[in-house]
Amino acid sequence: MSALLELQDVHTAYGLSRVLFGISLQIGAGECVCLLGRNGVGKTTTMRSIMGLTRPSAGRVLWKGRDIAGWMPHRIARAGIGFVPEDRRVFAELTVWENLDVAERAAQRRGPWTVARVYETFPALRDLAGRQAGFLSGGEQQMLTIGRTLMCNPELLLLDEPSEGLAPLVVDRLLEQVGALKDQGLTILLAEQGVDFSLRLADRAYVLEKGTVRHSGPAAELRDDAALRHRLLAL
Ligand SMILES: Nc1ncnc2c1ncn2[C@@H]1O[C@H](COP(=O)(O)OP(=O)(O)OP(=O)(O)O)[C@@H](O)[C@H]1O
Repeated sequence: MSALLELQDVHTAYGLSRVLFGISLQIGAGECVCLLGRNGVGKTTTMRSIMGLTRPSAGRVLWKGRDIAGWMPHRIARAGIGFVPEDRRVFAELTVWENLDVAERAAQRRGPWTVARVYETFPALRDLAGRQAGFLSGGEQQMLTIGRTLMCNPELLLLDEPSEGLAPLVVDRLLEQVGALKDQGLTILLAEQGVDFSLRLADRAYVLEKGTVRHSGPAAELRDDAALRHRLLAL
């Protein structure tokens, strides 16, 4: 497999507090890969290291073979990586349509995504077009945040805890929608504590433990083997 993204021995710290101790992983074009592991093992920090939001202290982040470690986040976004953070950033005072329109105008990378296409993917957003984003439910805000990120036409989408805090039915719908993005050819890296969500969607999984990769393999293996899941994730 020739990797679209490859992390080679990435170390990252917040000041003196070391969090990642040599993460290596690969994501091929069109794959959906998930990062699993308990609270605080370094899933978000791995994504921040990829996106340039926290600069790795050592190691390489290869995007299409080019080392982007140390690049500024906007340059990484322009290169084709989109990040949907855990805290669902929307402009609360703006309507759904305005949020998407602003993102479309600001997009520094041209491609197929338009407001209309976001509405096709997330029909609920079309119905809510005139609603102020601050009044949306958690699931609707999650769709809007993903939609805003898609406006920059990423080739790789980093999704941090997309199902967190959402009701089961909303999670099921989100799963279908993210699955549809995958079917359209988007490459996805997912960080989740919701193992069920990740394993239904992902092709491959990496299990992190204390800033290292404890296990990597097909998602189906973890899905089908309860004993392995229990051993790695205590579930
Ligand atoms: N800005 C920060 N400054 C200092 N320490 C941080 C910072 N952000 C995260 N950490 C610490 O880094 C460790 C890894 O956090 P990280 O958020 O990457 O884990 P995670 O696996 O994504 O967990 P979660 O699901 O809670 O987000 C934790 O011990 C956390 O307290």
